[in-house]
Amino acid sequence: MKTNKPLLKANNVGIHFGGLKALSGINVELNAGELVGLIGPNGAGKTTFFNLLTGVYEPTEGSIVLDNEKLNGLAPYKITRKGISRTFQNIRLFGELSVLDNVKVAYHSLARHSIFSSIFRLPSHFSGEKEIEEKAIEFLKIFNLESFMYEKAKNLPYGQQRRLEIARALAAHPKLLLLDEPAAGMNPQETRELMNLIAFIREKFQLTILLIEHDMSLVMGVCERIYVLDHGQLIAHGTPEEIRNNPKVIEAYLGEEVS
Ligand SMILES: Nc1ncnc2c1ncn2[C@@H]1O[C@H](COP(=O)(O)OP(=O)(O)OP(=O)(O)O)[C@@H](O)[C@H]1O
Repeated sequence: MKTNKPLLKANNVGIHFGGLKALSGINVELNAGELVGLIGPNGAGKTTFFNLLTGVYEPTEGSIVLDNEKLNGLAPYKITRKGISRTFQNIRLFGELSVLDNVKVAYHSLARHSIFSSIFRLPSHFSGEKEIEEKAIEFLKIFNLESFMYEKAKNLPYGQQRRLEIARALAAHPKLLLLDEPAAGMNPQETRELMNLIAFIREKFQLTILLIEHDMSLVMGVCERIYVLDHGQLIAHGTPEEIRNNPKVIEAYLGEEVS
């Protein structure tokens, strides 16, 4: 459910790589439960922003705050534990592992049973394993992937690999889910189904979602608000209607489809 409670604040965030200012002066606020789009032409800095939010890069200026806690400088796995999960533009599954194990891996990163109990195979290890497996299967059901659970991830068709990546990200119990072009490479039918699924999981898991997507009809159709990046700067922010009619956005996308 959409709220006015701030979950994430990026305050004046920037990063440079040597002489290249990939992002500067970025102010983004996400309220709990919102589904927000992040768009912009190629090379605008969208994935770099995700890399900042997830600790892959540390901002060279500004601060990133999740639930009143500053994230700057935290390692990616710590940020995952604080509640930010993501998917990648190029799918990054463990191809040789089963579909089920791909989701279980995400649970293991949060599991309550200790390494000690795992090494010595204590009862708590087995009950922990069983619980993880049951939860992982629940997720696979939501994503219609349970009939493939023993298949190697690399053997799934492309659209299902994308869905599995989202399932795995969700298994880490995020408050904020970052989706980097989740519909890339999907056909129109798969894209429509994916959008319905994203809307569904947002409601079911009370998630906040930030979505990078090149398919404008998709972004305009599902997002409540949209931020637009161009050349490392935010050039616009507003409702889909406001963004569609914003002259700066139209100029940035000159030659590309905006509606
Ligand atoms: N590690 C890095 N070292 C140097 N430059 C980088 C690095 N990461 C990103 N950049 C640069 O930052 C800029 C923004 O790249 P980014 O991948 O974030 O854009 P994008 O909006 O996600 O593009 P696309 O839509 O094509 O995926 C580009 O000029 C890119 O070359």
